[in-house]
Amino acid sequence: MIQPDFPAVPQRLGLYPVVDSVEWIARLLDVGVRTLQLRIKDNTDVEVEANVIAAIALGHRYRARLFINDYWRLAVKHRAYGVHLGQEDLAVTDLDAIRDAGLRLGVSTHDDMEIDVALAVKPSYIALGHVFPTQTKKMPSAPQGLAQLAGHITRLNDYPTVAIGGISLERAPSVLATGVGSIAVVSAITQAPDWQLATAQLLEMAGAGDE
Ligand SMILES: Cc1ncc(COP(=O)(O)OP(=O)(O)O)c(N)n1
Ligand SMILES: Cc1ncsc1CCOP(=O)(O)O
Ligand SMILES: [Mg+2]
Repeated sequence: MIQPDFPAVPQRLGLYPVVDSVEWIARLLDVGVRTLQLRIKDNTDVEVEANVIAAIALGHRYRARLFINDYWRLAVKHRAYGVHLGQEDLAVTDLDAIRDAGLRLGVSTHDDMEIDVALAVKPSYIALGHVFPTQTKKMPSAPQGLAQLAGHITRLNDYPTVAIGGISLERAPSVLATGVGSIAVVSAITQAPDWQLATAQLLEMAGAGDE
């Protein structure tokens, strides 16, 4: 079995909100979330650096697992817990710099071929998506659905995994039933009529992650 070649994350990362502001990071840490991601799209490093610094400081203060999406140089520079990268990022990223700095790495995948590519990198976790239709991000592929997700979980055996895409409160139990270690959500929290209630319910189902 392939083992991660980046620093380990817990097998079960639990509830994993993906949010676009430091304000959301602060709110979610305050209600007990311990795995989360800052995902700010399409800015320069200079434009996002202050937000990345603030998010990382909050992550350290709460001893949380804060991943930075895309801005890996800033994540390394300011010592984030980890970085999340897409497939297209892998070829243009200094993966050794991330590993040597001791940061964890998560990699997106959408099918078996992309899982092959991810496994070659041996990241800390592998993200599998999108499971259901999503309004949050324009996806070039079709949703993979629960059966395919379950197949990937079986293939990946005890590799840490994260499911993402269209995971609502109602759908979360069936996703967790595949054995995936974590559910990453955007709109289930940020578009919820009562985000605190939604977060509490998702935490109850998925947990905050193993220590
Ligand atoms: C946990 C998690 N899984 C997948 C993604 C998507 O990442 P990526 O493919 O890099 O696409 P963008 O988020 O950058 O649009 C993610 N961010 N987090
Ligand atoms: C960033 C990302 N990558 C794959 S699906 C997705 C968005 C998930 O958002 P939501 O939980 O609102 O469907
Ligand atoms: Mg990305």
